[in-house]
Amino acid sequence: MHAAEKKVRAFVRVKPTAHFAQDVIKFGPDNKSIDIYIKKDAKKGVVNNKQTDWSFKLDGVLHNTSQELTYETVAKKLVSEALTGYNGTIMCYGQTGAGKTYTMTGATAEYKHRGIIPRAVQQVFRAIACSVDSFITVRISYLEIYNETLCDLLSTTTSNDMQMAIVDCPQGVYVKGLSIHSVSDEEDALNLLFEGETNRVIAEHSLNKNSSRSHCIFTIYIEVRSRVRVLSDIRCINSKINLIDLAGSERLSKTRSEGRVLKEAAYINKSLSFLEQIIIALADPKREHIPFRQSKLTHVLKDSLGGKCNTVLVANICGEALHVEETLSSLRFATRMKWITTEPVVNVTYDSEETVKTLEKEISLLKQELAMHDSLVNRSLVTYGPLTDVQVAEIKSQIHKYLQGAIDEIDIMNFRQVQEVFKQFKLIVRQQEGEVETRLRSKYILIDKNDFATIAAAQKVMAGKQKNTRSLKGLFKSSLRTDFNT
Ligand SMILES: Nc1ncnc2c1ncn2[C@@H]1O[C@H](COP(=O)(O)OP(=O)(O)OP(=O)(O)O)[C@@H](O)[C@H]1O
Repeated sequence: MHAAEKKVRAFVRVKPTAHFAQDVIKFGPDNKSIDIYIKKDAKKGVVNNKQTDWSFKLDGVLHNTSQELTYETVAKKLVSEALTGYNGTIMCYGQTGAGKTYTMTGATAEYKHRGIIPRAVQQVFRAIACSVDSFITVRISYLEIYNETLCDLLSTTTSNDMQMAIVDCPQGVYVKGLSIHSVSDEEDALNLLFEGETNRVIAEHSLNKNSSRSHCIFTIYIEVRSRVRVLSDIRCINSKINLIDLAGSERLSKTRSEGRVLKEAAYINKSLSFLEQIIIALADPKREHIPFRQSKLTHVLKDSLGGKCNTVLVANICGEALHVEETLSSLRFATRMKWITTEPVVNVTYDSEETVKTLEKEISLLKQELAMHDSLVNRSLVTYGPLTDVQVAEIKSQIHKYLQGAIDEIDIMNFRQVQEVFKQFKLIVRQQEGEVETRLRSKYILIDKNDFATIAAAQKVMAGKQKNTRSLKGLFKSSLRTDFNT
């Protein structure tokens, strides 16, 4: 596996029950494997080919695990990596009543029962309190997807006129029209979580919908602006943590539903089966096209599933024999998630607008400091703006006089003049080089000393010429001798 590649991590969390099916569900000693045994169906006779045993290996089994340990195991690392620029997604999957909301949001009765969302918010703000070399800003959004309709749980407008839409852009996917709220501390963020939950319940009554039949995505957006500059640019890290409470995954046949409930179940089944298709496609390295747009849920999660993001799945199961089919289906889903390979990347940008502003401020300060230095040494006539054409012409003339020996020094008042002097020298040197080359070319054929083929050819010609000269000389000598003899 490539060094930066990671696998999606998948955990199973078992809801505590007094009727735990210990003959059916067995946990391995490594705390990572889980086996399911189903007794053979006696009605189907002696020949019964139905599989009865299954083994699953995940990243951890959370059985009788506190909320705190669940957070440490599932979320802590992902949240701390989000603070360094990696997007993260934690998703709870499972049948209705299996403990998804308990895991994600928690119970309000006791502080220690708070779930992943409030603990993640706390971790982020604790990190902000400890950070000395960066400004961190946090924003929150809370989206609900109910029957393929997007709903802003933190909307500040009373009417739902604002059409929401999922938009793909080079930076990733975002929901147009979804309100995103700045929060300055943990309390602010938790108030928004509470507000979202309340709006969900209100909508449940007023719009006659069942809130546990919707998918909910609580997103924490983190922006970290470094106070330390990298090559004069302001380093800016943007990441988001998606905390997703999926709708219950039970089968339609089991719900024996009709009317509104049937419609809800059909939408959920459709979106969860699309989610499963996406996961299978993502796990296949040969697949070129991943059909994210098939449902609102998969589209909105396009940049949060696999790909460049840290992804963790919690499969919530009920430990009772009655729910074993749902438990099996959740464990299969979790195993598939584990097949996906991701390559998380840091979302870093360099804020050029902010950089320009900071540099302008610095230039202005330096100018003021320079003016102060000049006034201290009575150099009030010195200017620091760009040189005028007349000033450039003056420098040029001084250099020519200097080269001819007419003057011994060139007047220098400021740094721009020094630069102009060097520039003029360079131009003169280039001009002279050109003239020398033209003169040489008019007399000689210039050959590149590394062009061995041309050199060899020229040497051959030269050797031929020398030979001719020698034979001419010989002829000349013999003719002289002849002349002399005659
Ligand atoms: N690990 C757990 N420890 C204690 N209580 C739990 C645990 N998991 C779930 N519960 C309790 O079980 C009940 C159902 O849980 P929860 O509402 O979280 O299920 P869910 O999967 O979110 O259901 P839905 O799909 O309807 O939203 C709640 O009263 C919750 O407090």
